[in-house]
Amino acid sequence: MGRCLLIVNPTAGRERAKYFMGSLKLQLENNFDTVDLRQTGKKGDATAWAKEAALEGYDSVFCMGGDGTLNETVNGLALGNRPIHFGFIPLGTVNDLARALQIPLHPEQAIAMLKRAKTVPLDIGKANDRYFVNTIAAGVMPEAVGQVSIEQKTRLGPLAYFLTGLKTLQSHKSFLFKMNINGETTTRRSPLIIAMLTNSIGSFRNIAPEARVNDGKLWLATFKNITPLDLLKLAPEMLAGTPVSSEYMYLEQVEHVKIELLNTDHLSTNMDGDTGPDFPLELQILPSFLSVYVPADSDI
Ligand SMILES: Nc1ncnc2c1ncn2[C@@H]1O[C@H](COP(=O)(O)OP(=O)(O)OP(=O)(O)O)[C@@H](O)[C@H]1O
Repeated sequence: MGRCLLIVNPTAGRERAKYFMGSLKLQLENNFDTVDLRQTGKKGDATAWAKEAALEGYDSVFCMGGDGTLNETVNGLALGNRPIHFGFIPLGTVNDLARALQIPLHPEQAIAMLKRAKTVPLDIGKANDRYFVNTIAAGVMPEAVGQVSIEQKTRLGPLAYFLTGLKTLQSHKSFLFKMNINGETTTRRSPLIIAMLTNSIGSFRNIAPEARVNDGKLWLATFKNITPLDLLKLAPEMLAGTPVSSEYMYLEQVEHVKIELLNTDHLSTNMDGDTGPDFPLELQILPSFLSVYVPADSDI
């Protein structure tokens, strides 16, 4: 019971929130004494409101929206830094965190799940002074993925990211990264680095299949240069769900990593689907920082 704040982004997921907002509020009213519904009007609202709710002693904060809304809400909860429960109803294109948490991807089913839900601890990541729930990536793929059109997203869903991403890996472009991983320094040339908290990235589970949402680790994948021939082998394997072999990437479990860019002035990052902080990056894991609602029968 107690107080619950429900943050809804009315523009997310092609403005689908309006169809589900009413039934979500009704469901939450069964679970809490009061439910305050607020609809975001701009970037930053979800962060400010989630932080306020944490500081004001709300029991739970829920959000409904895509990855941007989810990331903003979690940033607010992290800034509030008080014990609070968190829940979300996915409306985005890929919804990696929902996949990793076994939350139904259809909003109606995700709402129904709240009749019988439990809370489990959830790790979050910190990248410089911001927080993320799923991934932060830098290199050829984030740049190309940023250019996937809304039309492609709608038509192909996660496959649009996958195809765009794979194509970029054979572009021969690479970057020189100096990394300090758990206290040890190494320099690597790579087209793409991805730090992950869960095993789902762009809906695929081939990169860090063993990652768990509360294993207390960041999984750092540093890709090696990939030839067109490698790609012919890799693409069907990825579609079939085969884990990416160490032939193509280094995969390390880290708690803390500093990454500097040595051979170019600027490379943007992508964090949970939006533009992330600039280099140098300092990444760290905040183990079990949040308590998140998942289906009662999930094995998390
Ligand atoms: N009323 C609003 N009008 C315009 N933009 C908004 C509004 N409220 C929030 N936003 C911004 O909309 C952006 C996109 O939202 P979100 O990522 O949740 O949806 P999406 O783009 O449909 O989902 P996905 O990226 O997962 O496919 C967020 O960065 C958020 O700050």
